Amino acid sequence: MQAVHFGAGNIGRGFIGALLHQSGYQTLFLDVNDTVIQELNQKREYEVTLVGTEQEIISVKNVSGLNSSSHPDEAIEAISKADLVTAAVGPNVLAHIAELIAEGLKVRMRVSKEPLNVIACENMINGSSILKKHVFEYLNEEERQAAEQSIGFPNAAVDRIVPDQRPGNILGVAVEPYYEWVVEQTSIKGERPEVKGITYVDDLNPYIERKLFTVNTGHAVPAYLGHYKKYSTINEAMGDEEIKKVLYGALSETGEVVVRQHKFDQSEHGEYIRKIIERFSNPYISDYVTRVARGPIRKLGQNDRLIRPASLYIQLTGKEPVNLATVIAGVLLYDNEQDDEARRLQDQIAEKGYEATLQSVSGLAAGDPLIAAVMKHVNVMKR
Ligand SMILES: NC(=O)c1ccc[n+]([C@@H]2O[C@H](COP(=O)([O-])OP(=O)(O)OC[C@H]3O[C@@H](n4cnc5c(N)ncnc54)[C@H](O)[C@@H]3O)[C@@H](O)[C@H]2O)c1
Ligand SMILES: O=P(O)(O)OC[C@@H](O)[C@@H](O)[C@H](O)[C@H](O)CO
Repeated sequence: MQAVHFGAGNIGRGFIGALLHQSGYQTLFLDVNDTVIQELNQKREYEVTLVGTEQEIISVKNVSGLNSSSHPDEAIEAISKADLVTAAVGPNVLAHIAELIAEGLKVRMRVSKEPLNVIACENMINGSSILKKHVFEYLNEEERQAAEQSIGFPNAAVDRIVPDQRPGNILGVAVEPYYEWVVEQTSIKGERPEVKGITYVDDLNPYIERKLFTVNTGHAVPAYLGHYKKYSTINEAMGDEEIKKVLYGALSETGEVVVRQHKFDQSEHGEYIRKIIERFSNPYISDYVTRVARGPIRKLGQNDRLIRPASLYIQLTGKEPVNLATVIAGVLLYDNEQDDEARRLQDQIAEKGYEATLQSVSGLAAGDPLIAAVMKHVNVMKR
């Protein structure tokens, strides 16, 4: 079985690639990073090290790479013949891989009606559906109708902390042992892909919201407040009692939303939170706050990990999400020259101020109570 995976980065190699290999797939990684591609083609294998109290090494074999930017024709051919297509490139990159996928599907659909599933494994709600929308922009009406019959874009939630790797180690990845990959089976075309570790569900929404609004909202707390307090790793920030207090508070606010919206059992959700906090404190993982804080404009998006649960919290409880508002203030104060979105955010703030910037990046209406709640913390924190 042949899988084509877009993005030979942290999660691509450290999670998706490893499970595909363990499930018997040969994986072709499509990426734009020549160094990684060359190394993949030279070595044809790499190691994933699970780091916890005990270490385990997984050898990931039957892998190769292709620079999809400089070799689009080969990428299209590979997509046209694939048994499964996956992607972990970042939410903002999905639009840029859509044309290649569309061209691959056109070639495929000309010769066969064999079903294919395309799974976006990104930290976002409806990632595969959004990718489908971008792909369909490159298809004509007839091709769209054919794709509706045979090409599935099941949404997915993926969870494993994969930090940036040490310089010099091009392919090897150190990851936490924990993982979760949940895929929406109702959108699958043909047989469900046999991938070890995938949990199939009918409705993904509860799972992606629980993951994004617990793991990723929680992670944002030591990231942004950690950077604000000049810590460099998540681990260091987790040792700060003030940060921990906001973390517990934020997860209690999102917990109220997730449990009420999706009817999760309260005590099971408490256990889910406890486990996540333990994962953030894994002393064997060194994860920089700048990785977890990357892309602050995306993270202030209307449907992302902070604004959506904070808005729902206000709607559902009528209370102010004090802790989420603190973290959102931390995002607005996130100043990192190395991060393109952080620079753009700070430029916007310099031009039009915190309040107008928050409103424009989050899509919140003027006068939304969340804006006032956040501004209280911005005013205290910026002093
Ligand atoms: N790292 C984690 O802990 C983790 C966990 C769960 C989900 N995710 C999600 O997975 C996605 C990827 O995250 P990551 O941490 O692996 O990032 P990463 O930066 O390590 O990997 C992204 C890869 O995509 C490649 N890429 C960029 N543009 C491309 C293009 N046009 N075509 C093909 N490849 C391209 C990059 O070169 C890079 O190798 C994100 O949506 C992230 O939120 C990450
Ligand atoms: O990948 P991002 O930028 O959406 O979020 C940063 C981290 O919170 C994220 O990568 C987590 O490590 C991951 O989602 C854990 O499953």
